[in-house]
Order: sequence, then structure tokens, then C-alpha cells
Amino acid sequence: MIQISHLSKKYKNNEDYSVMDLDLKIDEGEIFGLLGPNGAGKTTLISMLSSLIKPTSGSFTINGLTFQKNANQLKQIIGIVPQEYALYPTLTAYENLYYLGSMYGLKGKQLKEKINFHLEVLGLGKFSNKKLDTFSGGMKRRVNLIASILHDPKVLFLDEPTVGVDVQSKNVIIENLKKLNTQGTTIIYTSHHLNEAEQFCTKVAIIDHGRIIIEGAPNNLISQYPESHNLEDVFLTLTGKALRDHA
Ligand SMILES: Nc1ncnc2c1ncn2[C@@H]1O[C@H](COP(=O)(O)OP(=O)(O)OP(=O)(O)O)[C@@H](O)[C@H]1O
Repeated sequence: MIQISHLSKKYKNNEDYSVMDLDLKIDEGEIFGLLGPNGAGKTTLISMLSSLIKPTSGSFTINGLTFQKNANQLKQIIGIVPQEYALYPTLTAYENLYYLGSMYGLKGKQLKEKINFHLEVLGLGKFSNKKLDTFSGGMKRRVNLIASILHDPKVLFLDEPTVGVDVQSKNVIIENLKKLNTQGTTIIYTSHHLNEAEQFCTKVAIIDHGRIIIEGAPNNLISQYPESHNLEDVFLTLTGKALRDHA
């Protein structure tokens, strides 16, 4: 489904490559986790795949399509949940979703029903007519998620969808992503929650310094390192315990 070949990104104001000559294949139906320390290149990679930024070199296809040749087709089959909220604080949840859904050509009764369905499923039904600036972080994350799935994408890219939310919101988000996956959506997400990734992902790739250092099913990775009991142990073994602070 996704085939990445020699993909690199170097930002103009940065001396180093943020993603470096990266090759990766993600099959249809996977829940694929991109994991790595701060600054590893996860957001840069997922931002290139969802066409928010342009690669410096290399290429990738999604369902055999490229953004250079098939941008409109690709936009219809992918959904993007960025780290930042793409929502209007002074509009209600419903108004936000109606506006964002209409950008995908959805309208009328079909759009209204989809919005109400997803708001209900994600526990926001009774807040439909409340303005976004009254919402908690967890509620905004759920609206952000709905905005990205109204057009039933085949592939969903999520950049840290559960960061900064309480356990209840996290649980609702993960359960809904699992449901979308069983209905046929391939999911690619970045996370720092290794426990969550171990439970949730069918495959993960651990990235550091812009390169993939290991990939595979969480249980396979854990069994490759006899001293590791979980994905966090594998992660620390491979990426080390040094802090990754930059100023
Ligand atoms: N717009 C930018 N301009 C210059 N350098 C950038 C830019 N965005 C990211 N970088 C650099 O690219 C590298 C990778 O950053 P990226 O945000 O992709 O990492 P990440 O793995 O998502 O980190 P985090 O877990 O902290 O979100 C870092 O060194 C970062 O400083």
C-alpha cells in the first residue's frame, strides 16, 4: 500500500538531514507505529507522507499513486490528523466539522448524518453545538480525529493523536481507531506511548537520527532481545538512555 524509497528531508535552516535515505513498506490493513526519541524524524516522515511538506529527495507511492501525478486522487483516499488542531475556536464542533467535511465535497444530509454519527461514537454528541474554545484538549483531539475521517479515507496518518489527553479520551480514540482498522482503514501513527503502541500496533518502526533502526511486529522485536520484557526495553536498548534535549 505504501512504498517508500530513499526518502530524505533536509530543512533549509538545519545542517543535518531530519530523514535520511529511508526505505519502508507498509502493507494494507496494518496499524503501523512510527516510534523514536524527540527529534528522531517521526513528524517529518509522516508530514512528507501526508504531503504537508516536500521531500528533499527520494520518493514514495500510496496505492501506487504519487502526489506529483495524482494529488487529487490521493487527497480523497488519505486522512490526516496533525499534531496541531486545524479547528476554528469560535465555531461549534458541528460547524467546524461541516466546514471541514465540505472541503472533501461532502454535503447535505449525508454530511450531517456522518458528523452526528461520529460525534456520538466519540462521546461528543451532547457538545455538538458548543464552541470549540470551551472544549478540553481531549475533546479537541476527538473533533480533530472526526474531521480527518468524514470522507472515509483508506489510509489515516496521525501525528501523536493521544498526546496530552486523559486516559478516558485516549481509550475512546484508540478503540475507534481499532474499529476503523477492522473496517479496512490502514493506520500510520507516531507516538511516544510505547505501551500503547505495543498493544495497538500490528507493526512498528523505531526511528533515530532520521533512519529506521528496526521494524517488525512488537512481539517479534521483543523476542529478538532476550533481556527485553516489552517494547520500551527494546526501545531503550536501541536508542540509549541519553536525553535528546536541543536548545
Ligand atoms: N521546520 C523545521 N525546520 C528546521 N528543522 C526542523 C524543522 N522541523 C523539524 N526539524 C528538525 O528535524 C529533526 C526531526 O524533527 P521531527 O519533528 O521530525 O522529530 P520527531 O521525531 O517528530 O520529534 P518529537 O518526538 O519531538 O515530535 C529535529 O532535529 C528537528 O529539530
